[in-house]
Amino acid sequence: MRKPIIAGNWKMNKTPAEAKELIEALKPLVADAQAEVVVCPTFVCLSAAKEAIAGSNIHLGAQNLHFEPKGAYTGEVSAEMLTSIGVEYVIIGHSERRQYFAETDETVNKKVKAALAAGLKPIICVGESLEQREKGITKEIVSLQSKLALEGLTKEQVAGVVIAYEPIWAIGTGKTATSDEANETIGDIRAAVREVYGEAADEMRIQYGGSMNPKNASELMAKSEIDGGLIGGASLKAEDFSQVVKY
Ligand SMILES: O=C[C@H](O)COP(=O)(O)O
Repeated sequence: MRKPIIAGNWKMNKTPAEAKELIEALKPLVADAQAEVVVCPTFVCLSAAKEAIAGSNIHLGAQNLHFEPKGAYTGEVSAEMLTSIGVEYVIIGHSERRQYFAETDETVNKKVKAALAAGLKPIICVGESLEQREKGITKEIVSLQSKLALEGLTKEQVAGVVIAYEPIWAIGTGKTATSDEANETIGDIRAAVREVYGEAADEMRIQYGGSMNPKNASELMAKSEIDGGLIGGASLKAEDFSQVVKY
């Protein structure tokens, strides 16, 4: 039985003071949640967020990392820097990073390995563009992205990672994949991972992301393959995010 995981990707929003305020508001609202709850603020908010989640059931994630342990990489943050301040999860290969910051399947794989080596749990994002969906190649795209992201990992490592399936055309647009479409594609991802890693694919959790909100969360979460959500816009308000968490 896979434990559902609902993560809030705050993207480039909130100051440390606002992060603290949001978490303080969220804590009582999600205290009895059945799902694992994760918040992923910007790097500058991580320490304030760590302090604010103390004693609660909220876990902390970052939105990115560099794959090298240290060195001349201006503006970057290593896995060890994240673990040193108590970060547990890290989002890797979000489509915005692939689109605006030239991340590739190769760098995603390097980041996944660096995260695991440091003891971080990766949340790996995959998803097709509208053009790819219209061409009917969604299954091929997400299967390849997933296999390349996980290349070189052990079965045990694969069992512990989280994949977030985010159709790019559904991110921040208010458009969402139907629950059947999301379930089918997540099933395709799991089948592709099973080809290489066997039963580890059935332990690995796969989230849906893309305009998931209090209105559609319960329908999406009722689907057999969907193990959680990666939430953008709706994670910025405590009330909305808590409703998704408690779908
Ligand atoms: O990481 C989260 C996703 O990009 C979804 O964002 P959204 O909920 O604003 O569509």
